[in-house]
Amino acid sequence: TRMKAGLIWFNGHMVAQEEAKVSVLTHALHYGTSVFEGIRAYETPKGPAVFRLPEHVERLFHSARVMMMELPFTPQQISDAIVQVVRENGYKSCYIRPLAWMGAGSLGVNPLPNNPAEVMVAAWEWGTYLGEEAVRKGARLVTSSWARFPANVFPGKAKIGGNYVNSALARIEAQHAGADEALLLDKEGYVAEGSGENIFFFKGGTLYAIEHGVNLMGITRDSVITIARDLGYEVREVRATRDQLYMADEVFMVGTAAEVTPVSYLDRRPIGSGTAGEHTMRLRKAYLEVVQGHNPKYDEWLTYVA
Ligand SMILES: Cc1[nH+]cc(COP(=O)(O)O)c(CN[C@@H](CCC(=O)O)C(=O)O)c1O
Repeated sequence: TRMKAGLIWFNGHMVAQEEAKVSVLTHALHYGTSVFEGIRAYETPKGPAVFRLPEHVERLFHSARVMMMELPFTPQQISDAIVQVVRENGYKSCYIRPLAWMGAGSLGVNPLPNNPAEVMVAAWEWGTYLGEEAVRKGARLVTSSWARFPANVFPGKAKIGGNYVNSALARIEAQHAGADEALLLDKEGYVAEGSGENIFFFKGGTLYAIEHGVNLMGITRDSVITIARDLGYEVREVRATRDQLYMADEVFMVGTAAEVTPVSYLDRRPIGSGTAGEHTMRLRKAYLEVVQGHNPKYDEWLTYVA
């Protein structure tokens, strides 16, 4: 099934998906030397709105800095491109993928002669990341045999294409184990994150967020901590072990694509009663109300497209 991305912003111009092509000699295709973002726009009573656009654009430029990649556009131009892609495709809600990559200048491993990078922004309608079933009944996770890379191996605070081979391997392994998603530990065996999500757990009424460690500093994680505190939950940022998750009352994972997804099983052990947790589903509902513009308290997180 071909993806339907419609019109794509490609190095400054809107082009049809079929025309948005690169050479097979593109450096990033060979070496993973790209940076990207995952952003969502949601339908709201005042039209489509991009969620926490400035934070995502800032992280894109930070990722590029880590990769020594000079983006030939300003943050404002990238922000405008993101809004334009949503508007010109007429999406009510969609998933937005800005990508910058080292082009086809030369194929030595050192990408620097390839600067400046090329940039595109595509968007497509994407439903529930792990499927409705995983939300309703809770996702089933397995701990991956692939550890999350240490910070001196790959820069996990940047969204760099090559980093996601680690996530892809973990995801493939989880699928073959009949699970919905993989949990990755860090090299010392502490809980790191999912292949594309940050992890939370409830224990005794307190909400625990896994501290940043080697993980991506998730924007959804930040949003959920703020919303949870506003709902009156005590939230602590901790280092946790796999068996603490086994003993948790509830576990869930968050990300732009995953939103707030409950976890009902980890390594074939039920979490709590083995169903989607009650506080988790309350947080999921609150999060979706925020992103869909039903909670005016968080209006500054929304960038309206119309
Ligand atoms: C490794 C990782 N950890 C945490 C997160 C959550 O970050 P944030 O989106 O800022 O809350 C993501 C986003 N994963 C993106 C890519 C998913 C994909 O399949 O690609 C996403 O959720 O858009 C990660 O890739």
